[in-house]
Amino acid sequence: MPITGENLIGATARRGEGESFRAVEAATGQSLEPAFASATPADVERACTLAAEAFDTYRETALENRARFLEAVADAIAAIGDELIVRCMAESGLPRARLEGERGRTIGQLKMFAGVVRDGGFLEARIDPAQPERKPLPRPDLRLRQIAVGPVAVFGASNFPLAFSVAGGDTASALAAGCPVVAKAHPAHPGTSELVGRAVQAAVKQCGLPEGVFSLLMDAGIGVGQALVADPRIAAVGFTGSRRGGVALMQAAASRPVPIPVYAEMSSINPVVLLPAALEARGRDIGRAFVGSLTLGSGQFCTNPGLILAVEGAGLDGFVEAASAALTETQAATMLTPGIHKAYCAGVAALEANPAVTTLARGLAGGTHQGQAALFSTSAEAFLADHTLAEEVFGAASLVVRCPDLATVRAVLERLEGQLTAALHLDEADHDAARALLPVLERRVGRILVNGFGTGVEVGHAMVHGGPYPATSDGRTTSVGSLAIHRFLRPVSYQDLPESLLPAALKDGNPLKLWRREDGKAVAPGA
Ligand SMILES: NC(=O)C1=CN([C@@H]2O[C@H](COP(=O)(O)OP(=O)(O)OC[C@H]3O[C@@H](n4cnc5c(N)ncnc54)[C@H](O)[C@@H]3O)[C@@H](O)[C@H]2O)C=CC1
Ligand SMILES: O=C(O)CCC(=O)C(=O)O
Repeated sequence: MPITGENLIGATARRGEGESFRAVEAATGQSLEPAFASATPADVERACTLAAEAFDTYRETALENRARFLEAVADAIAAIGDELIVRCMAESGLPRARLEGERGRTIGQLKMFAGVVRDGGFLEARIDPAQPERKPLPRPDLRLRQIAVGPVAVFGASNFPLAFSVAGGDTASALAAGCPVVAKAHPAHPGTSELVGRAVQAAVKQCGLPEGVFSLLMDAGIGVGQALVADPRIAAVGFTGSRRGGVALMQAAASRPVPIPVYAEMSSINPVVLLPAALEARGRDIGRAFVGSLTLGSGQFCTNPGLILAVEGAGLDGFVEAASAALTETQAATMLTPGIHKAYCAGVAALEANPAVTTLARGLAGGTHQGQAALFSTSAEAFLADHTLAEEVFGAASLVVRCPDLATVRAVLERLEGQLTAALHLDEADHDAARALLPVLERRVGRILVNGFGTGVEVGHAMVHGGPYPATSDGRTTSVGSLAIHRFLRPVSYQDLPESLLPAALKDGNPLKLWRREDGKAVAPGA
């Protein structure tokens, strides 16, 4: 499939007339062909108009047809073949195996949402039958279902150019909910974005859906994203990226005449708590496993373990020794963009220059665009006194905080901002200590895990990839897993509607064969 550098607006491909830009080969900094041209305000207008026109038809597509569409998108992405991987490797610097895995995750995610759509449970159909004889007042017939919120603007993430990008989790969950998507390509991987965008566009056509179900816009800067979020037809936003970018979109959405929700996944340092018995028994093993998680993908995961908390002692010394030894041998790896590499180097330099911080180890030095891993330590006292030590350094850098006792571990956790994950390394003798920390962790994070690290999010029904601000803009939900569909739905009640006007999900006789809640009780289809 040739990459043309065009915007995909509904069924058409149109060359933008805005600022021209090129993808950059992450490893070398060289420009790649072809030139892309940023979308214009008229392109944003057209994409949003088409999305709004498609909305009422698309949101009422039969569940089976919508599920087949999601599967068609998955199949079309698979059918691009190696060209997608090769282009993505060049643009992101990520290795083949990682990107092949990520493509599998992207396809699997779309298929999981196809299953969610077929199941229909997300409609949350509820029926409170009328009680005309009720005294003192009769009860009306009340029926509830969830409907799609409207067209969704999706911002692709730089660090997951497939699974969190044009047809990633935000797009899959929005399409599953019945929302058209206007995607804004990340300028770090426009060619990858176009290839995937053309696959979605082809699936829309193949499934006979209105063309406005999907559009993809290019931009060298931030103007298109700002215009999208401001467009009155856009009803919600999905974003993964920097705290600065996410907060800017939250502010833009909140200052509209009609504010809309922004689901932004932003910064997280993902505390890892090493409890005493586990540290004593296997501190060195944990240290080596930690370095594996820290340096995965050059550390460019929002789930990266950026903070280690433990009580001082021989166990922690063993962890630090083993982790430092493993880190010292870690090859530097190409980072996603020169800008992200520069930001990483600045973050590491700030830690190195901080008098309260000790550099424990550096990985092997690399080329111009490669991130050199780094491990630091500080005292709990210094950490609590300097809020900059709790800021995310996006890349393979982590800070060990030495605590005098478990009460201080708890005090440090209490002071952290919202996080995506927290990991506890524990043995049975640590259970009481862990139990005491759980209420704090539940308040601070979206996912608590034991004897592992948060990198590598499972795509499933019980996953929460979210957390209190600033991990995300809205800690009540998730950007990975089937629960993500609820971000793009809202409930509507139908009171005393005649049967012929009711949506199929709420009709007598349950024609869609849904699980429904009737008079407060869950009722199986056919019961
Ligand atoms: N925690 C995480 O998961 C991630 C954090 N980052 C952090 O973000 C830094 C920059 O990386 P990027 O991927 O470029 O993230 P970014 O947040 O700068 O950009 C992400 C997307 O949002 C758009 N955008 C950014 N600011 C905007 C604004 N004010 N108005 C409208 N659109 C806007 C960009 O054009 C891009 O499409 C990294 O160095 C890292 O610190 C990046 C990726 C993931
Ligand atoms: O760890 C993962 O699999 C996902 C991480 C993520 O969401 C991110 O880095 O943006």
